[in-house]
Amino acid sequence: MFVLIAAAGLGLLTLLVIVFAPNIRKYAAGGVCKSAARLDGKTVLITGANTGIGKETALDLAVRGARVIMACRDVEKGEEAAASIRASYSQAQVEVRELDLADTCSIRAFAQQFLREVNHLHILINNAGVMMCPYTKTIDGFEMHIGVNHLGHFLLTSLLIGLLKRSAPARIVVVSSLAHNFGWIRFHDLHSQGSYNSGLAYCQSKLANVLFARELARRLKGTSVTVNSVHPGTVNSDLTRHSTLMTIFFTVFSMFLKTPREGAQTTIYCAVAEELHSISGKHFSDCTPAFVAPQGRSEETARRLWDVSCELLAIEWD
Ligand SMILES: NC(=O)C1=CN([C@@H]2O[C@H](COP(=O)(O)OP(=O)(O)OC[C@H]3O[C@@H](n4cnc5c(N)ncnc54)[C@H](OP(=O)(O)O)[C@@H]3O)[C@@H](O)[C@H]2O)C=CC1
Ligand SMILES: CC1=C(/C=C/C(C)=C/C=C/C(C)=C/C=O)C(C)(C)CCC1
Repeated sequence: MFVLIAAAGLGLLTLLVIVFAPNIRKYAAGGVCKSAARLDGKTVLITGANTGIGKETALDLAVRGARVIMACRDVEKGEEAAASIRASYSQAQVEVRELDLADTCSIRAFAQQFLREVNHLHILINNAGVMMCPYTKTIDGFEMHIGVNHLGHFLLTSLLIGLLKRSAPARIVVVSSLAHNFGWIRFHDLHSQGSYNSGLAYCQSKLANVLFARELARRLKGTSVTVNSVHPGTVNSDLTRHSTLMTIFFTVFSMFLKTPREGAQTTIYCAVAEELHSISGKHFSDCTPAFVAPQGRSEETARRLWDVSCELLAIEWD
């Protein structure tokens, strides 16, 4: 009897999903960037642009006329992505440069060459990220999530901030996540040496993204360089590659998830929307202002994280 009821319930649910498929898709797609802003003559740098949200962001901004520099750790993958962008839009000005955010030497070498060869930077998009990888350390000994998602981007931004200021008005977009809500900055064990949970390590790094954007915005007041963080939505991308369970879940429920193109909308919105020209230090989702968890609003935590980041990277940045 129970099996019959369960089967009938499942059948009904499947039928409802099929009938309401277009509505479900429309809801899942979320907000769209409606700005028609052009970026002719502007230079954009996007990290992790060879796939997922980063690649779609690169395509959109290239279509708007920008010169888009795709910073990728695997140049071959980057060139393939650039070729597919050129195939979609023949006039796309896209270039690939090597950047491994898990290696401060690579970040420094990238920035050095960038500053030598590129005269302006109007939009920096800190998009690259790793999620739920097994316990690994970056070349410099940082836990991979905090190392790549936060510290790598922190160093990169510090090295390019002068150029951004000279190119102002300029914008920085930090791709964070709703996952920041479940994160805490564990100052006593930032690199999870005591205990490691890959999900919590990801959440910590995404909280660090929110805190970095807020603290940087505070420090950039009056410079015409703005910085905002975004949650792109739940996006069917390669991000789940380290978790079989998540990959299966994302495949089964793909209809309820955003495509990378849909997931890129809030990043694009923060990068181009005219009405955001002076908005800084805010968090966005679905192209609208979004809730920030209390731990993401703590000025004290933000300042402390800033100092700790400078110390770990052996840099001075005030
Ligand atoms: N997908 C989702 O549901 C959500 C995503 N986000 C955030 O969106 C951002 C983009 O993710 P998404 O497009 O989904 O994921 P993908 O896995 O598709 O893309 C991640 C990108 O980051 C790059 N990357 C990873 N490690 C490094 C490194 N050490 N140096 C340089 N680049 C690196 C990857 O390069 P490679 O291909 O070579 O590995 C890839 O280009 C991330 O910051 C993620 O945290 C936030 C919330 C939800
Ligand atoms: C619960 C639930 C879902 C799962 C959401 C998940 C698993 C979100 C993961 C978010 C990530 C990976 C954020 C990264 O920063 C679906 C499939 C949307 C639809 C049905 C209800």
